[in-house]
Amino acid sequence: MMQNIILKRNNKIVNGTVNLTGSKSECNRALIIEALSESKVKVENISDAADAVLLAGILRGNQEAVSADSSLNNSEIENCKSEIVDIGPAGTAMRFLTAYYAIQEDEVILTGSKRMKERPIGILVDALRTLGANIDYEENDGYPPIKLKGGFKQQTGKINIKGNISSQYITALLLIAPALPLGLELHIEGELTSRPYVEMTLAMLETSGIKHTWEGNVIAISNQEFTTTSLYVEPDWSAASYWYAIAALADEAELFLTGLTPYSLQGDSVITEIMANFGITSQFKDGGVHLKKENKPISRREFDLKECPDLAQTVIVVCAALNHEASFTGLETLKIKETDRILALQTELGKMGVKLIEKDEVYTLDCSGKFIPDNIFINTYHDHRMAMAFAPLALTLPQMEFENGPVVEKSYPAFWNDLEKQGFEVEEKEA
Ligand SMILES: O=C(O)C1=C[C@@H](OP(=O)(O)O)[C@@H](O)[C@H](O)C1
Ligand SMILES: C=C(OP(=O)(O)O)C(=O)O
Repeated sequence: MMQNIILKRNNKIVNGTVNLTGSKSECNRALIIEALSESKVKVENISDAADAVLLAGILRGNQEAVSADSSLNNSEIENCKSEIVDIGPAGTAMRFLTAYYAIQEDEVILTGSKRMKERPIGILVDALRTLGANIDYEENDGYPPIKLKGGFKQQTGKINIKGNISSQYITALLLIAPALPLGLELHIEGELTSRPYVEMTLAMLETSGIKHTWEGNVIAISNQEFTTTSLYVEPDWSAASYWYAIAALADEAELFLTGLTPYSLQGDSVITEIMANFGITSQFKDGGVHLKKENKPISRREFDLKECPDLAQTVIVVCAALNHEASFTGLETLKIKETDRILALQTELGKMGVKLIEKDEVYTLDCSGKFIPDNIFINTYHDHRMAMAFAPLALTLPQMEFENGPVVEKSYPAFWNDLEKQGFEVEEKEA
């Protein structure tokens, strides 16, 4: 039975401390590095995010994660000699495991949720095939499920790869690069999207003893040994963004988010700069960040979110709530994430009369027809960020209902509990 969430907030003063779980991006990279280094590199502060827990289960040999809720039918499973690994909706896990299994001996079928089968993987599979991997598509060319057949024999170290669809393909290749006998020289074609995520990968490899060079559009990593060390997973800045949004929509806000530092590997830490435009100050002390709301006019009208796509929903919803008719660029990759996030935003914002209008890849908010619904129902489209980005609106609306509360588990399982601890009324309702 699906549980919806009814969310209310009867005052607009927010004051408290929040402990966020670890970044799923950092954790999933760390888990792959741990596996490839044969545990010379250890993961510390493993994230509670469902995507990370699942990947940890798969790589550390928890059989429940493997073959769970497979989208193949029973006879297909019985006839199949390969291990079936179902990664559900976890995009990074899908992409990172594709590269990981491509260089392992055993045959594996990698599958995922219905949506995962619509999220493209062809660019990565083509690159891995050029390197020497044996990979077949099980259903549709270019999309999961895929069969990784083992027998990898490296043909070349030089790969060209498009940079504008998903940085996750590039990260996946970089993570296995030190284990490739001929190393890897990656030529990125065209614009690189989500660049901070590639920098995060290289920084975590560096901590694990792996050197690289990055000149122009070429990243090179030679065959190298991992050193014995540990990777500490920092709290999740994308999760922090929802607390910044809450502060921005409150009348008064003082929040302390523990464990966050100004030197994060996560590009989404740019939320401190973005939200400074909305009067939120960020002070790093006492082992975390203190957010404070200062009432001042909003100073920025244009936001380029190409380097922080996971913040797009947060920032767009905040602008809509404040009737701030800003424009946004760098949203191209949003259509292939957990859902088509552009369409989802347009549909859900439309329920309060706000439009998000596209012209030549620039998206502009039109709040002229905005109204305050008595009870807004937010569809979440299997997308954790649809639920979490819209939740701060409870500060500005009488009552909200969210479809499928547990959707938040993908990256931030304690989200609704944390809202409740900070004075929101959170009620579960059977749908
Ligand atoms: O590498 C990562 O950890 C991620 C990269 C980004 O994806 P794209 O590179 O596909 O934009 C981001 O949206 C995703 O949530 C996590
Ligand atoms: C896009 C996301 O995740 P993934 O691609 O890992 O499914 C996300 O968390 O916003």
